[in-house]
Amino acid sequence: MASSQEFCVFGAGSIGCYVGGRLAASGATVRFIGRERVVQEVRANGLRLMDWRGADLRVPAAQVHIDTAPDALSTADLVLVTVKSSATEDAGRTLASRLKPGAVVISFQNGLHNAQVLRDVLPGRTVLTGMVPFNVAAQGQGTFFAGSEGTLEAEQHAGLAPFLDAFARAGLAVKQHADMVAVQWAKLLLNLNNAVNALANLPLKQELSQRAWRRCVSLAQREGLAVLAAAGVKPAKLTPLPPHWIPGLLELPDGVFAVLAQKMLAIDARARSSMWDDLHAGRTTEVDYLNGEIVRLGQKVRVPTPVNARLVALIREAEAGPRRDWTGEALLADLTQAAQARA
Ligand SMILES: NC(=O)C1=CN([C@@H]2O[C@H](COP(=O)(O)OP(=O)(O)OC[C@H]3O[C@@H](n4cnc5c(N)ncnc54)[C@H](OP(=O)(O)O)[C@@H]3O)[C@@H](O)[C@H]2O)C=CC1
Ligand SMILES: CC(C)(CO)C(=O)C(=O)O
Repeated sequence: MASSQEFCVFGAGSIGCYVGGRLAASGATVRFIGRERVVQEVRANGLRLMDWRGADLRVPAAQVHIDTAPDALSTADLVLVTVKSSATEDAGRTLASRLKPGAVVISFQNGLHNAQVLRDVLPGRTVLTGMVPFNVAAQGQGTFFAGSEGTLEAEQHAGLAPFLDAFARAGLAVKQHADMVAVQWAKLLLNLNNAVNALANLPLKQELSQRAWRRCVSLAQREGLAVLAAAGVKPAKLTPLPPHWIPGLLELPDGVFAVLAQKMLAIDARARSSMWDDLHAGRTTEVDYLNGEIVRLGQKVRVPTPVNARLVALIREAEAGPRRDWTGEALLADLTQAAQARA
C-alpha cells in the first residue's frame, strides 16, 4: 500500500517502540512521541527490535523520528496510542487539537475503556480498539524485546484497511474482530496475573512455574469469570484453552502444568508484566483498570470480589511504600483469607 502513509506512536515506551519500531524497520514512515528519557535513549542508539522467535531488526538512529513535542500528530494518518491507561485522557486532549482530518486513532492498551476515553475527547474522529497479546520488555539502549507469542487484534473497521499491509509487512499482522469487548475481557482475565507478578517480583516464567503463584492467579480469574457470567459477558478465546478452563490448568501441580501448559510457559526468561515495570519504576500502576474492573462489575452484578479487591489494595500499598517480600504461599494464604472472610 502507499508508502506515503504516516504512522505516529503516541507514548513511546515498550509497546509503542516495539510495534512502531517494527513498522519502521519494514519501511513504514513512523514518528514517535515520547518522554525526554526515551527520546534521548532512542536518538543515541536507534531502535533494536527483537522477539522470542529470533527476529533482530534495527532502525538506525539517523532514521528514527522521535520527539517530545507532539508535532508529528498533524501529519499522521494512523495514530497508535500506547500510553498507560491513566495517561489516556491527557493523550486524547493533545491529539484533539492536532490531528489532521481523516486521521484514524487506535488504542493499543490494556483495560476496557481507553478507546472510549479517547472518543469522548475526540468527537467525530475514528477511534478504534486494539489489543496487544504479547509481552514487550524494554532492555535499554533502544532495545525492545517481545518475549511471548500472540497476534495483534483490532476492531473490524474500514478505517483500518489502508494500514493492514504495513502491519503484515512488519510481521505484526492484525486480526480483526467484530466483538472487541469479548477480546478485551479475555485479555483482562489474563492481565489479572499482572498484580500477582508485580507482587512476586519475579520474571513471568519463574512466577508461572510455581504453583502457589499460579493458584493466586487462579483465585483472581475464578472470581472474574463468576462476575462475567453474572453480567452475561462471554470472554473471547485468546489461548489454546477457553478462558473458563484456565484456572483449573493453573492449579495443577508444577510437573503436570509444565507439560500441559508449554505455550503459557513459552515466555522469555527475562520478561515481566507491565505492572512490574511500573512498580519497579515507582509509577502508579494500571491495577485499577484491570483487577479494579472486576471489582466494579462485581458490585454492579452483586458478585463478591474479595480476591481482586485485596490485590488492588496490595498493589496500592506497594505503590505507596517499600516493597513487601512476598512468597507465593504467603500471598495465597492472604488471598484465601480475604476470600473466606467475605464468605
Ligand atoms: N509492556 C507490555 O508487555 C504490554 C503492555 N500492554 C499495555 O500497553 C499499554 C502501554 O504499555 P507499555 O508500553 O508497557 O507502557 P510504557 O510505560 O512502557 O510506555 C508508555 C510511555 O508513554 C509515555 N507517555 C505518557 N503520556 C505521554 C505524553 N502525554 N506524551 C509523551 N509520552 C507520554 C510514558 O511516560 P511516563 O511514564 O513518564 O508517563 C511512557 O514512557 C498499557 O496499557 C499496557 O498495559 C499490553 C500488552 C503487553
Ligand atoms: C502480555 C502481558 C499479558 C504480560 O506481559 C501483558 O499484557 C502485560 O504485561 O501487561
